[in-house]
Amino acid sequence: MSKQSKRIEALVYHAKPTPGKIKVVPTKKYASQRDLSLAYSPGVAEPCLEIEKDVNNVYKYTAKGNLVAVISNGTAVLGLGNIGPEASKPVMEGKGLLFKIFADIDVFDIEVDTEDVEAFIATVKNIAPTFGGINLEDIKAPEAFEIERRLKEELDIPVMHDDQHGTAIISAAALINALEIAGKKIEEVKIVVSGAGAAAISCTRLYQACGASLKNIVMLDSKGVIRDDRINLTAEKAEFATSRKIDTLAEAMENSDVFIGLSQPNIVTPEMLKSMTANPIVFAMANPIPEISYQLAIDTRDDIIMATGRSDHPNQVNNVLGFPFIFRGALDVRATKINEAMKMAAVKALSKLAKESVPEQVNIAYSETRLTFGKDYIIPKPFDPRLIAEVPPAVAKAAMESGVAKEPIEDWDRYRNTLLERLGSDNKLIRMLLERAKTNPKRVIFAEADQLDVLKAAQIAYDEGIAIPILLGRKEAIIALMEEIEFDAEDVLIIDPKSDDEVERKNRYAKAYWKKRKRQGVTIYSAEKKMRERNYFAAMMVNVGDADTLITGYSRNYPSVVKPMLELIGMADGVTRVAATNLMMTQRGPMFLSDTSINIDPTAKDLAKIARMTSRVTKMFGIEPITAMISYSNFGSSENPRAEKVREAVAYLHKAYPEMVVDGEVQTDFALNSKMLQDIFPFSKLAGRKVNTLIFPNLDAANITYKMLKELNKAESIGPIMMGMRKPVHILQLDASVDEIVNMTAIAVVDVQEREKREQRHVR
Ligand SMILES: NC(=O)C1=CN([C@@H]2O[C@H](COP(=O)(O)OP(=O)(O)OC[C@H]3O[C@@H](n4cnc5c(N)ncnc54)[C@H](OP(=O)(O)O)[C@@H]3O)[C@@H](O)[C@H]2O)C=CC1
Ligand SMILES: CC(=O)C(=O)O
Ligand SMILES: [Mg+2]
Repeated sequence: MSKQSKRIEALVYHAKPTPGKIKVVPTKKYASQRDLSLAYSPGVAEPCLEIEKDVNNVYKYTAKGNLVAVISNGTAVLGLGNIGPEASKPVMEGKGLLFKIFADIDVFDIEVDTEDVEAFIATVKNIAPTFGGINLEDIKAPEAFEIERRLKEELDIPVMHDDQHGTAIISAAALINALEIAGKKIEEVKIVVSGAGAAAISCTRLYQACGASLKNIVMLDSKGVIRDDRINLTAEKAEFATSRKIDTLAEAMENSDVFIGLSQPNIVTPEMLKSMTANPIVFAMANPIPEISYQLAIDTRDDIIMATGRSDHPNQVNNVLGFPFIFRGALDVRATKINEAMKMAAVKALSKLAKESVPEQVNIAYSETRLTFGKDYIIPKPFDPRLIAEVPPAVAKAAMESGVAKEPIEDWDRYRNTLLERLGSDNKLIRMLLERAKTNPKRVIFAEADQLDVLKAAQIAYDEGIAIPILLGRKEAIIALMEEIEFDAEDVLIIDPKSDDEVERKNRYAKAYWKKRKRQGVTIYSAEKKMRERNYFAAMMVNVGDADTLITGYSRNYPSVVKPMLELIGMADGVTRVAATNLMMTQRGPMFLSDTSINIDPTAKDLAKIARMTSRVTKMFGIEPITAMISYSNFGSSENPRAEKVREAVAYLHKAYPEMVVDGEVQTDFALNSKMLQDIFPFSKLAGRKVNTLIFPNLDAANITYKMLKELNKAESIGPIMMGMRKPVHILQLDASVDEIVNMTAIAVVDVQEREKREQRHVR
């Protein structure tokens, strides 16, 4: 993607469909007049009076306890400098989004129009009653130090300037681990710190707390090395002034072991890196452009341990790994501060986690085959689901031990479980799927590439490296649309099945088709004619191995596309029924619903097969299937043949696949409410389990439910995912959105990858 298209993509992302990245969502019922009289006047007076009596009740009756203010005055926004409060808002909203998706913390972002320290402090103090915590952000030094010090002193809720301490915690954890890999001692290494602002000063102080020696540190600001003979140094800079008679970064870097960059882009040169000792550690953390680019650094030295603040390279040392989890721990024990003990606990938890074996889910999410502690993996990845279970408890425990926790935690196992449950609602799975596709992209035919949305999806798949698109359709229309959306990809194959240019291919495919169906009334002439039709052409292209998979169905109804696919591609060996599942991103986490698209009234045996096939897809996403066979009846409560059919399917599955966690027939509310199920049907295999797969008794029920969830709950959906075909073929819903098509493309690619894996296992 060109720089210009990236710029446009970022702007459109922020502008559409609604401007901005976060919004407020009610957490209480508001449907009836009764609800409203509770939510507002007169009911609301009751909690007001309770809080008036005892101010701690504000945590009981309002959202304060889970609400953090992300506050900035826009004076040091990323590495963009003093761009003002309004211009900082996208970053603050971004932090809000990260707080929510990583730690389920709600955020109001607040941009304050003042550079005056006293006015800023007064503003924050005046609004503090609203919040459970205050995250100060992108405020320049030295003002940031005074602002944070005073607010910490004067408020009784946790206050943290993230650029200082978030960055310090993460980079200290990474530094400890990098030193271990380099075989060096923190007490002995020579450290160069470029930058003497909020982030740099705090990081360096924390490294000292971890053992680094002041005499081994050289710090630089915009004027060069901070020497003890420089006049007018701020107190914070003076703390790190060196007696060495050097002035430049190049001089400072000579024979140093560690470079810490929290300053400006592109100020470190290859020569400087070459002058460092063996196994140099370089954390170029300026955002978005580091002090030296990752590629240049690793091209310059083989032995470097390199990190940046960015997510597109190994070793992302960025405070995103810290603030959500640190605040989570602090809020959960109602800490009055985030103190040194809590920071150190977070450092230790992060550094320890990087050394533990990485769950497969994380490898998949980051396109890695096997992440292991080493030069390219010195710190956990932000999407590691273990972070929420490890860091907040460590922080909370330290808060309790250091006497700043107002609400100590008693049951740690229960606390860990609630933390894990908080992760249910984000779309990590989709990200994981896309990342997994990228590890080994496949040739995907977009059979309706002359449709704008399909082409846009193909462009994203191409740009992101998810797939190698093959564009089918009217060539001129495709080329015109490609120009319109700036899809420049000379290496992408465009094929028009109707055009005479494709005679060779068409003849080849027609012959293959005719060979297969010559005893079913197909003549070579009719086969050739059929190949002018894009779905036939695409299917044959996959059949003969000229493409790996195909995506179609955007502009035609589902059955009319399924039919030719079944005729041309057919079912996999041993399969007697194809079916489709939909993955829905619901508020309680991902749910697989089957069969949403194909079998109108499946038999008991069909249902069992659908459950088996769905289990395989569930596993493809790294999720262990826990399957409920849905009915209007619960475990024999109805004698009707419709309930009996589901019972029979369950009996068959229990007998044939005793290892499967599946049960029923069961009503949806029991299936989805593990406590209810446990209380009333404790004998069930599902009792106390979190069901993630629902098999419906017929197409009406499944299709209605999935569409209802999609429309009413705005649950994102992936699918329908075709199951049971001989070759991977995926059919879109009529009018699927661009995102849905991209997701489907990733599914198609992962489907091919999975089949290849199975084949390899088979050969071995
Ligand atoms: N990866 C991460 O998680 C994080 C990265 N950062 C990055 O760190 C950088 C600084 O942020 P922050 O501390 O909040 O901002 P500040 O404005 O507080 O500090 C910036 C510092 O950089 C110094 N500086 C400017 N130019 C140079 C130069 N050529 N050589 C050396 N130092 C220079 C400034 O010097 P002077 O004092 O003379 O003005 C100042 O000390 C930004 O790029 C930001 O994106 C920040 C927080 C987290
Ligand atoms: C990551 C961050 O907070 C910064 O670059 O400012
Ligand atoms: Mg910042």
